[in-house]
Amino acid sequence: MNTHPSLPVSLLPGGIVGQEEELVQRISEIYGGISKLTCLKPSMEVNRLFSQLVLLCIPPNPIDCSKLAGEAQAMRGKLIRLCGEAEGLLESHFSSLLSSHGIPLDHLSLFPYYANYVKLSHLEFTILSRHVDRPPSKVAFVGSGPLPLTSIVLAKDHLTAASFHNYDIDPAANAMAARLVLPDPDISKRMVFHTADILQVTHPLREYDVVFLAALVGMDQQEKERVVEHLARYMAAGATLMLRSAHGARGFLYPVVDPATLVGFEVLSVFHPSDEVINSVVIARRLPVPGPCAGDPLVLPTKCSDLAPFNPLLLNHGGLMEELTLEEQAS
Ligand SMILES: C[S@+](CC[C@H](N)C(=O)[O-])C[C@H]1O[C@@H](n2cnc3c(N)ncnc32)[C@H](O)[C@@H]1O
Repeated sequence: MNTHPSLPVSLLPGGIVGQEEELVQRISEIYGGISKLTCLKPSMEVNRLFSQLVLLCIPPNPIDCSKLAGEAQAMRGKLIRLCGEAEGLLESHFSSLLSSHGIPLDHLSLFPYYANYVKLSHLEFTILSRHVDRPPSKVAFVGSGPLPLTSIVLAKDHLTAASFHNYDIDPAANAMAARLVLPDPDISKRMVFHTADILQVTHPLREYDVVFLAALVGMDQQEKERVVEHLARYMAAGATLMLRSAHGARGFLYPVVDPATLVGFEVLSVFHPSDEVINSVVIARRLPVPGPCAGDPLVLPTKCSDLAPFNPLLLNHGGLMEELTLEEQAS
């Protein structure tokens, strides 16, 4: 109860500001421990520190990470990069482990976060299904990594006839990922791996009905905006972009995508899970004519400016942006 009627609740000790300060303090302590580690490969200590961090960031919290000041914002940026590095190393470790099994895809549940990927992929498929009127046949996943679980789960369980083009800048990640799917005749036939920085991929992007963008491609707002602008330039009009973002304290783990910055796209829906699925999901549709970006007018290459006159993916949508939490969605 507010016993100081002259002060708004948020400024009282223990109010929202107090809660935020305490959270940032506790995260800084864990960051201190993580930044002292000499190696982020899976180990007892690495697992202990990152598990503590994740448990701290998962509960709903009113904090808006994009508004953090100076030192806290800088710490958050470094933490996201460390989380990304640790996630890549964890995925590489389990990708190699799984490849030592005859049919790796039969043992995916060995990966400790497999259940989260299953839930996230199901969530993305459900959101996608609400906004397109027929299943996509050609999908791109940008930032697929050594353990391309999203593509695998989508291909096995949801988009069972689609082909998946996985892009990663790291040739070693792609080699591991390709080895993983090779023994599965159906999945290996429908999975292609491209080694490229997505910023260097141009006209092939026009072929995809849906482009998924991994949370860790574009580690800060500026980098993310550069990637989104590039996708807007080359994706087909009417094609769908699925982005991963983060909400509340989860913004200490992954970059936050501000829907207002998605120039060239119509944002259709933003969904913030409140369970153990960490990433928020943003679905957007590539507009027929991308809008200009601040300071850099978006000029479409000639090949992209003869826009598809009809795209069935454009049907069936109100274009209304909704921002829902899991509770709101369920009610
Ligand atoms: C480790 S995560 C993998 C995501 C996860 N496996 C999934 O299915 O959601 C991010 C990956 O993005 C890749 N990446 C980062 N920037 C990229 C870029 N500009 N172009 C292509 N891949 C990129 C990294 O090499 C890394 O393997």
